[in-house]
Parts: sequence; structure tokens; C-alpha cells
Amino acid sequence: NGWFSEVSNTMWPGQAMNLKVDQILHVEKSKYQDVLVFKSTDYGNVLVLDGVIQVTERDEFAYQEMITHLAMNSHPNPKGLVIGGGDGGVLREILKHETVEEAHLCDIDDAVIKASKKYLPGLSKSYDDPKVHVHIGDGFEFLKKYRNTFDVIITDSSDPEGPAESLFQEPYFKLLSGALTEKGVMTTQGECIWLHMPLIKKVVDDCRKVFPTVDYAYCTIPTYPSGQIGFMVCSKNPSANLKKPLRSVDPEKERKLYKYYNQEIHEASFVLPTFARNALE
Ligand SMILES: NCCCN[C@H]1CC[C@H](NCCCN)CC1
Repeated sequence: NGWFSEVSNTMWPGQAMNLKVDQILHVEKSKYQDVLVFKSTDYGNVLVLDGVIQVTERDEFAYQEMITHLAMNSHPNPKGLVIGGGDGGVLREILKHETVEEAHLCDIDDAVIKASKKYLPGLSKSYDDPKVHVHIGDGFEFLKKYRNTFDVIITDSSDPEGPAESLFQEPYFKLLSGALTEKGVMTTQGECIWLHMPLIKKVVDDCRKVFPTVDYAYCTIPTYPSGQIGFMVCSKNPSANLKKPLRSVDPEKERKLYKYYNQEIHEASFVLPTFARNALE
């Protein structure tokens, strides 16, 4: 067997996650990026875009649950929108909330949705739900059409190198704020404190120019570089305390509903190591 090596000389120089390949399932050059799906020996099927691991079936739940429920449980009765997220995992998590009447997903690349429907059934089954509305297009352009519409917007993007570049900049955060309702909450894919402290600091500063309440949380996830990924968590409600979930289910139900998220980890995920705390002051 060969190995897939996630090398990036710019985003995580000098290190690489390797996954042992059982079988290559799909190779495609879409309009926007190289799409690869392979069956790994120990992490299930793996989706790779432009050489960067997006999801593995074994550990995707950590990221999908945290980026979704940190936002959804910070709003009293959310409906929901995902920008990016073509694999469908965040959509699956949004649909776990009974308050949701309609869930919208906007991803620029239909090739990712098609590949996920074929190779990642555990994530893409969410597309079958009648509450789901799929839009193919640039999330940046999509948001321009909506003002004061969504209670929660989750930006489940790839990294700043590539089609998602504009989703890490202030103009996008302004669009997000405009599309959110009065007490709207947003989360974005927030990179890694071990790798991207300067970028995270820039994003936090830009979010602080747009949102009255800005916070940063993270989760552990074995197959992302340095084994963890963070999230911007922001609210238009100036008196929101994002560290404390507004809504939660009883522990019994929690154990059935989630595999990573729970009320305690919601609060704990905002506790940062000192080097990150200092950098984000
Ligand atoms: N629904 C999952 C979408 C994937 N999100 C991102 C994919 C790229 C990944 N690079 C890690 C960058 C290192 N900070 C971060 C999550």
C-alpha cells in the first residue's frame, strides 16, 4: 500500500499527516480545485481538495459537530445556513436541531457535493432531507442577496489558499453580519493556533470590527494539521456570552445525539493555552 501525505510548504511547512491508502476511489479536476477521494486503511473514506484533507469518515464528527453546535446552541431558536460544507457533514448536524424549518447550503463546487454523495454517505445523507435547500455558487455572492435573514450562518470553508480566500477577510464578515438576524450567530473555520496565530489574530481583529461579541474556540481532530482546528464564534448580540450554551439537551439525549460535542466541552473549548490567549489580546 502507498501513503497519502498532506504536504503544504506554505500552510504547514516541515510537517505532514500521512494516511495509508487502501484504494483510490475518485480523481477529478473540477472548475475550482483538484478533488480526490481514497479509501484509507484505518480512517475510512477521505476527501482531499488541492492536496488538503477535508474530511475522513473516522474523525470528521469532531469538526462538524463543534463548528455547528457552538453556533446553533448559542441561538434561542435557529434556522440555519452553511457556506461551503459541500460534503454535507455540517448540514447533517444542523438538521439535529428540531427548531430548524429550512437549512440552506451554498457551496461553490458541485463536484464536491457529487463526490460526497457517492463516497461519504454518512455525511451526504443530509441532502435527502426536505428541509434542505442547496445553492451552487460563491458564498460571498450568495450572501449579498440576503439581509436580516438567517439566525445562524456557518462558514465551513477550506483554507485561505484557494477558492475560500475571500471568506477570511473583513468584507465577508460584513456580509455575514448583514445576512444575520438581530441576535444572529456565526462560526467560521478558524485554522490552528499551532500553525496560524498571525492569521487568526488578523481574523479576530477583523471580526471585532464587525461583531459586538467575538470569541474563539477549538477542538481536537487527529487528521487536521497539528491535530486540532479552531473556530471563530461571533454574535450580533452585544450581551451574548458564547461560552455558555443557551440551549442544551439532557445528558442522556446528548450521548445519543453527539459523538464529540457536549455542554461541558462547549464551555471548555474556549479555554486557550497562554501563548494563544496572549496573541489574541
Ligand atoms: N466539512 C469539512 C470541511 C473542511 N474544513 C477545513 C478543510 C481544510 C482544513 N485544513 C486544516 C488547516 C490547518 N489549520 C481545515 C478544515
